[in-house]
Amino acid sequence: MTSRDEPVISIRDLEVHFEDNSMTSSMAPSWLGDRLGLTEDPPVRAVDDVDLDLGENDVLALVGESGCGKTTLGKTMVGLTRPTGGSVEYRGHDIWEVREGEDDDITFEEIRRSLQIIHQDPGSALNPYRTVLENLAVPLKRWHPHLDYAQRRARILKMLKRTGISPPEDYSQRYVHQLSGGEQQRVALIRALLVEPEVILADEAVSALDVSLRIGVMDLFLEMQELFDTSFVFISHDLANARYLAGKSGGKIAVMYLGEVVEIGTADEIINDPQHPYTKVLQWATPKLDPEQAAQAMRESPPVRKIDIPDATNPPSGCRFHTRCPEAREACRAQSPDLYESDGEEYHRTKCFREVDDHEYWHSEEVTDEETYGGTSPEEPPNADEASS
Ligand SMILES: Nc1ncnc2c1ncn2[C@@H]1O[C@H](COP(=O)(O)OP(=O)(O)OP(=O)(O)O)[C@@H](O)[C@H]1O
Repeated sequence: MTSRDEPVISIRDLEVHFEDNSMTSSMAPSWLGDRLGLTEDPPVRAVDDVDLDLGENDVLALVGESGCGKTTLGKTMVGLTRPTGGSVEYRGHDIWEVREGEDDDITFEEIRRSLQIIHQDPGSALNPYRTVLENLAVPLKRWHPHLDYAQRRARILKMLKRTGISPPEDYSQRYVHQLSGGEQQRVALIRALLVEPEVILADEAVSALDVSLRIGVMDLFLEMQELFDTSFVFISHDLANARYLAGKSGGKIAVMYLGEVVEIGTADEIINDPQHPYTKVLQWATPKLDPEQAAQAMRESPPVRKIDIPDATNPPSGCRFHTRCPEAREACRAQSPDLYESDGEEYHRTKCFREVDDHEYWHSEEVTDEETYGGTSPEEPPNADEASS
């Protein structure tokens, strides 16, 4: 269920850039780098210009190609990665101000407890030398120190049973490596839920699972989401998973491209009425279950001008998708679009000039492949500022 209450997490003008030292060291010796002004490598612009709210009981699926910034955005939302610009608030408190002691109405520990993460590899959160019971006792000991051994065990067995791990007594004594991938993911989910968080970030949590197991684990996540009133942020490169998760829960899908959210809306809006040309590419690339549709998709060429994704250290000017977009015009090279509301749709927003009926886009020239190169337009050479400084 999507709630309209005050957001649990609120993100404004978010920017996360990483210093990237790989280029200077690998491409030029330092003295040459100095002479050429290359010592300062351009940062990787992992996330730029993102505004998002996550409410209570909300489900948000972040989707996009590998490297588009999903994990960075997710980790920044739960206070694990520090933004280089903009703000991330938990219930009105700037997470990093709290961490730095500039806001003592709440502790950073409380925030970290409320915002949990489940990784693609569930084993990474579990100690292989401990049994399931011992692993799951760790968060209980930390956050509920008053519980004795019997009470902890009873809670853990109850959760194992609830999540379909049966017989729980038997499983509680197994070591992590004795569990299947699906069982490990269930244990990782229990570990996160035992902390009683408000938000769980599940980063590609079902990607490594066999396709036949995925639906079961996704259903379990949604069941637990409802049972515990927890908000979920699901990260997936697969639009089909995002559709399933957001569609079943009444949540939203945010489509990311080169560090930006380019379209956001309900599952129905994104799947049945995609507006951004990039969302249409993702949809084209999503395997079709219907054989007729699958055969049709195979006959169609991808709705992009170029397959290659630009470098995140040097994203294209204007709309970042313009170098690949079949609808690109001159206006797209010069200006960056806002996230415009789609007519008559509740949540739907699209970062594309085509949403604005009277935008100058409609009167500007089409962009052709000869006019674009690399990640930058010819009029604006890459990193002109850095090169001249
Ligand atoms: N700690 C880091 N230092 C430097 N660059 C980073 C760091 N973390 C991520 N990046 C870069 O930031 C960009 C976004 O990465 P991110 O992992 O957030 O994308 P993603 O969409 O989650 O990709 P994937 O699905 O492959 O995990 C990539 O270019 C990545 O190489």
